[in-house]
Amino acid sequence: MKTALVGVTGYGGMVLYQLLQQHPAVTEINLYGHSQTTDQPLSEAVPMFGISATAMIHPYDVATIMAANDVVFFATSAGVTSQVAAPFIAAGFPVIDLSGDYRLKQPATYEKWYHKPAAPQAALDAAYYGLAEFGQVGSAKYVANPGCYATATLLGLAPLAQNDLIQPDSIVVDAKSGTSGAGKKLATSTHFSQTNENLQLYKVDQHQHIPEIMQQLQAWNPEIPAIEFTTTLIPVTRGIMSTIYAKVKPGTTAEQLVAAFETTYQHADFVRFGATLPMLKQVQGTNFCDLGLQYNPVTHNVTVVSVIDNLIKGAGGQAIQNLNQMFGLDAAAGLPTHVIMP
Ligand SMILES: NC(=O)C1=CN([C@@H]2O[C@H](COP(=O)(O)OP(=O)(O)OC[C@H]3O[C@@H](n4cnc5c(N)ncnc54)[C@H](OP(=O)(O)O)[C@@H]3O)[C@@H](O)[C@H]2O)C=CC1
Ligand SMILES: CC(=O)N[C@@H](CCC(=O)OP(=O)(O)O)C(=O)O
Repeated sequence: MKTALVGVTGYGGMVLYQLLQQHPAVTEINLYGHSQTTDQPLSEAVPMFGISATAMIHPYDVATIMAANDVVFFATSAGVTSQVAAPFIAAGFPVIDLSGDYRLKQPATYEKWYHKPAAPQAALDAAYYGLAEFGQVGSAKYVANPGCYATATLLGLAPLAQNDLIQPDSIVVDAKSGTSGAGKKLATSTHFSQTNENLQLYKVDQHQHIPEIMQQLQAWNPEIPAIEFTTTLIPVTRGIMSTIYAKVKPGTTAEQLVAAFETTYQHADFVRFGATLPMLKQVQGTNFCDLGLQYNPVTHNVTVVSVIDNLIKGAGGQAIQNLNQMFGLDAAAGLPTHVIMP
């Protein structure tokens, strides 16, 4: 399979490129950058790949991409695909989009939370939201890959929401991310001196993944009216921990909570529910989402902990899961399961 990747110079694109390189069904990876550029060696654009990286980044050109590839991945900043993906959609050419541009079904919601112009309604209607454990791409040609925080949070909430085990208005999510989640651009908040030995809350009640999480939660359980969702930048490079609190419905037992998680994920290759609360280091470098829970019989609250590598399960890894679904490949093909140690 011949694959195109736009945005290899970004953090998400770099990691997706590495995953595509080790995918057994991928025979060719063609890299594309901005439209107004000339060919550039990858080793020059991204020195981390090393001097032996021989690939070139070509100028972005729709016709060239469609002629030379079977599918295109966009690992571009928010606001890019809403402006440039229309020709692929018109041609029915397969697209997997890591950005948030096609995740939300209502244009006004996108514009409110992303502060950018939305893609056309018809294109949003046709896009498939690819939360890999809860559906199949099927015949869809445009996959909106879920956001990193949304992935960790939705996988942690799914068994509770789908089985109606919690008070719908009681969900509080305390989500924490490493700095690679913010992308490679420089910002005061991600400067080493600001991040190191520090914790910073940001976008409180303003985070763009709130409507994404709500859209999916309400599809599972229309009774859920809203969630409290906070995000904290933590001094690690990779990883998201989403700690979820909710009050259980009267009569719900710890055994029922555990059974809901075990049943929901019994056939999932990349979601592991365990007896202990998970930590970041058990998923860094892998496509796993690890989950654990604790029920407090005094307060009747359940605490769920969900951890992922934001650049793999939260981005390129889930994009590969969607590629595998789209092309009828083995669900686990090309996906890493070995953690970075120590
Ligand atoms: N980082 C993460 O953990 C996650 C990121 N995402 C999403 O994935 C996308 C990429 O994120 P991330 O890699 O972190 O971001 P970065 O800022 O690190 O990278 C953005 C990439 O997009 C490229 N780009 C920007 N504008 C254009 C354009 N007009 N044409 C071609 N290329 C363009 C940049 O090129 P250049 O180098 O030339 O500027 C760069 O390669 C974003 O939409 C993000 O929201 C989703 C889940 C997790
Ligand atoms: C640590 C950090 O800043 N993370 C980013 C991740 C969001 C992201 O990638 O969001 P979209 O894909 O929806 O654009 C943030 O919180 O905005």
